[in-house]
Amino acid sequence: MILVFGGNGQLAKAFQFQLEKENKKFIALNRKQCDVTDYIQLKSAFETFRPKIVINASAYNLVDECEVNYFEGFKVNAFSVAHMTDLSKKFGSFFVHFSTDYVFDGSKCGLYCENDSPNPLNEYGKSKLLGEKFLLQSQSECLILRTSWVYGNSKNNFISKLMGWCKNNEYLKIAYNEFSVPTSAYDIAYYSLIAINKGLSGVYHLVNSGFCSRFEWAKLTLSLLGINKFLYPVDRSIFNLKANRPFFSAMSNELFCRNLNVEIRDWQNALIDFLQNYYEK
Ligand SMILES: NC(=O)C1=CN([C@@H]2O[C@H](COP(=O)(O)OP(=O)(O)OC[C@H]3O[C@@H](n4cnc5c(N)ncnc54)[C@H](OP(=O)(O)O)[C@@H]3O)[C@@H](O)[C@H]2O)C=CC1
Ligand SMILES: Cc1cn([C@H]2C[C@H](O)[C@@H](COP(=O)(O)OP(=O)(O)O[C@H]3O[C@@H](C)C(=O)[C@@H](O)[C@H]3O)O2)c(=O)[nH]c1=O
Repeated sequence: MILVFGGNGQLAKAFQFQLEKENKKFIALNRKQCDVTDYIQLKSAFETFRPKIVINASAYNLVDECEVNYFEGFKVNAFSVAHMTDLSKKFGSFFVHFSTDYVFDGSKCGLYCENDSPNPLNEYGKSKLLGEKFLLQSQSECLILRTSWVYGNSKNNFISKLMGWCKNNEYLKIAYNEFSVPTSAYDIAYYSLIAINKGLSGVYHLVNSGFCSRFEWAKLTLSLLGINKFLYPVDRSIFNLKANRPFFSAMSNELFCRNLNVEIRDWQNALIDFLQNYYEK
């Protein structure tokens, strides 16, 4: 039995799609069914389902909000992870967890590898890094997959935000100087399950291949959707957002691919596939 936490999230939905496709036995619990910040509810979920594998797709992902509500961010992204780790150990479950490119400060000249030192610039990144640390310190059987700029079916990703900006503006201002790897939630789910099946453990970077700026991502998305809007490339500092974000946080998926003997398609082809086959407007 596979148990998924954070069942209403975009990654959790992609997992449910893939698990159904592979005929796997699973249960996905949303926040109402199990609040991961509540140890009693977590324990009861472990007791009820006795999962062989736990996939934690829950998170506090509002990066700007997290600067203010950092207590909530740390509760979900770090302390709940410690509790899930503890319960996974007790119940003999293999724990799969997700982390972010925002654990890095973006000052490296090149793609980030697993052995590069994290140095998060914002509270969200700090809370995610603490979650990683709790998990690694426990020396339990686990897999931590760091990913970036995730999109799936959700109202809270860059593509959905882009659609909102399109509705309300004659032209769009898009940052040309922020780089990472847009990554399809469907690709993450697909490759995570391969990794789980092959018994991969430790920390790995799981992203689509290549990298781009927010501007390039927006441009390709609108052109694939046939939306004709003028995109004005701007310096990201004009947005005055609460959270500081890394300038270049693109990660390399080389270690993940080498260990599993797989190739992961580039972000452009993943985006085409998503918009054609999965995107719910
Ligand atoms: N989105 C991104 O760009 C990136 C995401 N990641 C990581 O990937 C993972 C999945 O993220 P993603 O699917 O994108 O995020 P989403 O925001 O789409 O999903 C997160 C889910 O967690 C749920 N949740 C929040 N708090 C709790 C709680 N206390 N108890 C139970 N569930 C809770 C939310 O519930 P509700 O629907 O009720 O709000 C939501 O459904 C996370 O670990 C995230 O940090 C890593 C890099 C990039
Ligand atoms: C308001 C605005 C922002 N931007 C750019 C600059 C800004 O840094 C960026 C913010 O987009 P988002 O809010 O989608 O970005 P953000 O929420 O920071 O996205 C991050 O989420 C967390 C969960 C992660 O783990 C990261 O990998 C990353 O995906 O968009 C524009 O280009 N035009 C605009 O009009």
